[in-house]
Amino acid sequence: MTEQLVDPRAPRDLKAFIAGLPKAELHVHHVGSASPRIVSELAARHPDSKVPTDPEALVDYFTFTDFAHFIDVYLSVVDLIRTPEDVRLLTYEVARDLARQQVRYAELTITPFSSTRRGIDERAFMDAIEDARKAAEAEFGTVLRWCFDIPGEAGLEAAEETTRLATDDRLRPEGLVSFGLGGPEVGVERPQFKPYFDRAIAAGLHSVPHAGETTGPQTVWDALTHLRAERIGHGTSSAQDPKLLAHLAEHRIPLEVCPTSNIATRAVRTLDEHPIKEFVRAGVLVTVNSDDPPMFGTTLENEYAVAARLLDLDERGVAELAKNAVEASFLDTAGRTRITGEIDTYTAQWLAR
Ligand SMILES: O=C(O)c1cccc(C(=O)CC[C@H]2O[C@@H](n3cnc4c(=O)[nH]cnc43)[C@H](O)[C@@H]2O)c1
Ligand SMILES: [Zn+2]
Repeated sequence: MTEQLVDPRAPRDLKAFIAGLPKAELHVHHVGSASPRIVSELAARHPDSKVPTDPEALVDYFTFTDFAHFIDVYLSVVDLIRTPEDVRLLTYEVARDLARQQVRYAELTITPFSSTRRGIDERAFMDAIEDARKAAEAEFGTVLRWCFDIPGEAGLEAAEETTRLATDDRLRPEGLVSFGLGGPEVGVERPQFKPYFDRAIAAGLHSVPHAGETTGPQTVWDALTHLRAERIGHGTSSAQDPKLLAHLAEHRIPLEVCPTSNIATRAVRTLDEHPIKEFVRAGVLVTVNSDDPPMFGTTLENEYAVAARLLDLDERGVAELAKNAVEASFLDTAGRTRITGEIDTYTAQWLAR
């Protein structure tokens, strides 16, 4: 019997459709997904931190003047994660929040360097994320996979450490599928990371660097050429280069678009100026993602609602966006078929009510 996925009493509007739609999330950061409840719980445990313990005060704390300010605040939250149990709790709660939004599959970007350099034992770190991943899949049905990213601004020492953690067979977690590069882009040239991406790719990992979030289209070209990017994190400035858009479309390199993030970090001035429409018009495979949802006051559901407004989409259009994320994911064929089938069934049932 086909599972009844649509609640027949749900109001017939797009928000309710999005809420129940099975989804995949491809660009969401581990620490950046900590809910206000978890952040305040951790802040209360560590009173030496400047992070507020009152969840309401976090709204102000999470208001950013620019990208550099965002990274400062981000690292203050990283400082709250001090034990393997903190890592496990955070990971498990992030999975719970994703499951509540009908996220069936998520690739979570984790920065192991930030934890190991703060003294968390590397073996205990891997065990904590894997334990949470398995529990989340068993209890919520949400499949989690990892992207380990280099915090580029921390330099080649961070690149070496991240590559070691991602490729050492004794450490590398089962859920690891990809290798990334995050943090500020200004002054952090992509080509210097080529040897590290080469090693990660040789070890079977997919390449998914951030590029073109806070710098121009040349950074995206560099990510494609030097880091052999298979997807681009953000890629916002690609809109400034028609040849680049054509290249992304022709080679079916997806963009991981995170509209609210780009406003919150002031990378883009207003949502109406966001280039997502230009990406779609150029034929680029667009996926919609939440990046650091509580820090940006958003959710994946809200990002779909924003994208639907900017792209003027109805239910079928939103379902196509959800299917783009499945297509762009590193799930195996059986997993993709299963989630795509769920999206189709849900949409057909919704439209037939
Ligand atoms: O951990 C450290 O000690 C450290 C030292 C120097 C620099 C850094 C970083 O730059 C960490 C950046 C951190 O930010 C994460 N992140 C979250 N959201 C985004 C985004 O929208 N764009 C780029 N990076 C983002 C990223 O995963 C890194 O963990 C750290
Ligand atoms: Zn990101």
